[in-house]
Amino acid sequence: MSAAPMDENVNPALPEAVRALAEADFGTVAQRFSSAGFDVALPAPGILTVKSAGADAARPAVLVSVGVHGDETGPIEMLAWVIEALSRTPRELAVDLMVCVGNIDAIAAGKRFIDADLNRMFRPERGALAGTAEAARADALIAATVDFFKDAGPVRWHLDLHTAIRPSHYPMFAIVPELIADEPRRKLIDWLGQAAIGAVIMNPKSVGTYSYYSSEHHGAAGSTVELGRVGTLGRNDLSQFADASAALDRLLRGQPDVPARTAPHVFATARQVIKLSDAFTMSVGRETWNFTPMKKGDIIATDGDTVYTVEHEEEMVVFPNPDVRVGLRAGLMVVRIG
Ligand SMILES: O=C(O)CCC(=O)N[C@@H](CCC(=O)O)C(=O)O
Ligand SMILES: [Zn+2]
Repeated sequence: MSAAPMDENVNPALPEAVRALAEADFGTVAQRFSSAGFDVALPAPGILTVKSAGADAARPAVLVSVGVHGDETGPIEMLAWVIEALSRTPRELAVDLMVCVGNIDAIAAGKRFIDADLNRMFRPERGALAGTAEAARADALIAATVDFFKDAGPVRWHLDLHTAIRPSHYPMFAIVPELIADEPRRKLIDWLGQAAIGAVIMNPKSVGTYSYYSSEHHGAAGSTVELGRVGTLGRNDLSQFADASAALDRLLRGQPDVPARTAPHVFATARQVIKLSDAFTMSVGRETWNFTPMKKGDIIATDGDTVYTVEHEEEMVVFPNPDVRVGLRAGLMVVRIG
């Protein structure tokens, strides 16, 4: 997958730091970190690593990814400003850092993806997704991720920053793999609270996402973090990211935590609704807000002989989308546990 130039008509007034990150151009920030004595590398288009010269296992390894879906632009803007500020005082970087701009061509096109959803390809079995433009990109991201974490110490993070398609009763929420060990998971959820994330969904099983991959294969405290809604690059209201941006800045500078305003509500996954065939229909529309409650016995979706029904007294629907490819997740049902 090549790095296509941004369409300047999207927003000609795009600030330089944002344009550079969206175009996966790390030239200026890479130069600043390099001048400060860090080992800086660009292992593939859209990927920057900044490591301390000389291995230091006490140093956390933090991977921050954005733009895995090309139309989810708010986190690109937020991260651009965090990295821009940090690169101006580069010696304050207190972690080994990997910054990853996921689907560069989809960002340029202002689309979620070009051929297929990149965030379903971080698993060995790709089925019909093999051979797509995004499959090659996933391979490049996986190779860089393996390399980044291979000599890392025990403290490993992966924050994969997204935005949701539809409105949400929790505007900011996160999906956290259940397999993360207790202590790093507690620290991650604590950080998510500081970032003003209102809800955390515990996920027991991979659907091929990048953050689950990093947790499962590299022992990272990984999370997909949903920061508001999709928007046009350069036109996002950055005030909504103030707490998330400050929390990320503190993490990268090794600064002390601050108390979260409120701890996130915690949800268990009741079921991942998988689209099994073209006969799949959902009883909730794709415009249904995330965390909309449904009652026991309500039909969520039907797919031939398979009927997905609400089994708990109340379950909430997240990411309802009947338009995904066959074999992929068309929705997530969650129950509140904390
Ligand atoms: O709003 C939507 O329907 C999708 C937003 C989004 O991209 N969410 C991620 C969540 C990944 C995870 O479950 O960890 C995705 O679907 O890839
Ligand atoms: Zn996304």
